[in-house]
Amino acid sequence: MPSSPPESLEQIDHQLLQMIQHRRSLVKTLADQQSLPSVGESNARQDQTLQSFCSDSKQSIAPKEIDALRQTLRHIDSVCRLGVGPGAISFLGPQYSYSHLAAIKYFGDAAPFTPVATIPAVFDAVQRGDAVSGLVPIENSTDGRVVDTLGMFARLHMPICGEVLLPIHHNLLASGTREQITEIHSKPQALSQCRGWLAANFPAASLIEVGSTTTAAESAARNAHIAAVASLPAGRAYGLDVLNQNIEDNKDNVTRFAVLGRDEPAPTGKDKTSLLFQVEHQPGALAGTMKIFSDAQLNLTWIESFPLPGSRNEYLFFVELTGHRGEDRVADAIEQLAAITRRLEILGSYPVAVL
Ligand SMILES: O=C(O)C(=O)C[C@]1(C(=O)O)C=C[C@@H](O)C=C1
Repeated sequence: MPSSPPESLEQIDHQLLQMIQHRRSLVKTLADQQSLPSVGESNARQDQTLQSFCSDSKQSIAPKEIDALRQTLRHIDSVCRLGVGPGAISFLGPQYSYSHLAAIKYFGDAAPFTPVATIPAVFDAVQRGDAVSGLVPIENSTDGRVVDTLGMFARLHMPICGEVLLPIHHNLLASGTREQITEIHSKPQALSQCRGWLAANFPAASLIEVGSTTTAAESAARNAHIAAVASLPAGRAYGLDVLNQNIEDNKDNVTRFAVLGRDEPAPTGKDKTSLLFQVEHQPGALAGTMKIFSDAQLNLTWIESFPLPGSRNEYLFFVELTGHRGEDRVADAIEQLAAITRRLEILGSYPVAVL
């Protein structure tokens, strides 16, 4: 801390810049020594620092301000990592898709983002090593699971090293007037999250499914008859008018994203573990797996069945539970699960996201 109080905003900015340069040098040194924490670990430490800063603070800090401070720390970390890592981060683009906004929330604005056109392409980029991390939507509070994502986890082994929770507020964006609109474009999940509002307000418009909400915004910018359901930053980027804001049917509309990558963070005390398994095709097989979790007192936060690609009447189960696989009770349960399942993949353990 400075010894005497600064006299001007310029002086404070100067000090902030000096501190950032200082932090950059330390990040570089840690990277050279191969001891730089992963982004997931760094995020968990920043959250702990922020929490103790807020509880030590004499003034009360509003939740919105805490969010802004958290994003400032993420951004500074991404600036400090420029040139030292992480490598490319893949997500469903173009820019200003909700996936991009979730990636900024986790990795900070200055991270080296590389948008791709589909969710399978995000998996491919990480699998091939073109990207070190990827970010994919996995479930939504209104619309449920994201089928493309679960289908890819079913097809190839892909580790999860983090998660992001993003409140989703959809907007109707257009380059023409309300009266000109004959088609409304968006990703199927986004259309589904606004189904009631669209039916009540644009009953005659055709709903057209496209690859992402930003792809819809691009089309709306080219054609006055097309409106897009997309984010406000996407609307700004394509110079669209905001015809209506917050058109999602459920005002608590939240999408959970999985961070793909091999940098599994160490236990933080507030972690979850994602598993995928297939049980034997016999009575009581699924109940047997549930008994293991119940006996170990493990709390399940998500369970989803998904058809096994290429077979009929066979299902994979996605399960998330609280705890890290580095903890004995989780490790023991996984060991017992391995003994009674036909296929078991531990997708990863990582800190529980804050909204
Ligand atoms: O199209 C986008 O903008 C995305 O990032 C994808 C996606 C999704 O498929 O769930 C992400 C969040 C919202 O739920 C709507 C769309």
